[in-house]
Amino acid sequence: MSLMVKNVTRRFNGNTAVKNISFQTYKGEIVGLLGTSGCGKSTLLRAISGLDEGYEGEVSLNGNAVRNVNTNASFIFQEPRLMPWLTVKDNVSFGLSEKKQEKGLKAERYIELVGLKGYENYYPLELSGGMAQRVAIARALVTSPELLLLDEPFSALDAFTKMQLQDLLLKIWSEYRSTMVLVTHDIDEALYLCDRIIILTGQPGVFKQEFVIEEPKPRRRGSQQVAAYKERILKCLEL
Ligand SMILES: Nc1ncnc2c1ncn2[C@@H]1O[C@H](COP(=O)(O)OP(=O)(O)OP(=O)(O)O)[C@@H](O)[C@H]1O
Repeated sequence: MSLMVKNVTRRFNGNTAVKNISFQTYKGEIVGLLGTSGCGKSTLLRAISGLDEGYEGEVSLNGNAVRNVNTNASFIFQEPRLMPWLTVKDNVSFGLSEKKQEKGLKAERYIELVGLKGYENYYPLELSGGMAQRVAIARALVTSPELLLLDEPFSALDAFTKMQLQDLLLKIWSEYRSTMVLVTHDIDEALYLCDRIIILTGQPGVFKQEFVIEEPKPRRRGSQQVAAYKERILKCLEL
């Protein structure tokens, strides 16, 4: 799935949130949108997902314009957004249209993939934050999306759970090679996961610079190479 974002501008009641953003992702790439709070990262992701149609410019997937909810894409948000009255298994299978038995089998497979085998019949309130976010990941993957959109997916989690789920995401990526767009304000996270990092700055958010991270994955957290990229990115963000 290749994604093209061309000259995207989004205004809300006359205020510009993002201005003239263009970038492209290639199949199987993890692209990070990194920037300080309020520079329009989530706004841009919503335009890409088709959830928000009020933008100017173009968004296309494999050459087709996105103008309504994009069924080839799945979203993972900062909070799991599970339905509390449904079990883990029913939350994961909710969006599937197959027959009940087939849906159940598929859900079980993805629940196992995210390390929650045995928790199929638990309810969201019985899970820790990290477990609930694993369910959200399983739910996003169960439809085999070609594009995964992640909006600060791990920022509400403690440091250890965050690292575990980043590793889980990489494991999934190495198996399925889904194209991913990851919104984050965590430079270390972007450097651990992304092939390319696009820096947005300001209000309205504008494109500042793109970094191609040439280190092969999995990367060693805090390695010299990663630290060198971090320094350049911090400089670019003027932090
Ligand atoms: N639905 C909306 N109505 C009005 N203004 C909005 C709306 N959505 C976003 N904005 C504005 O657009 C700007 C960018 O917001 P956005 O949430 O996209 O930034 P962000 O970079 O994702 O921030 P953060 O990292 O803090 O989540 C902000 O000034 C915000 O107030």
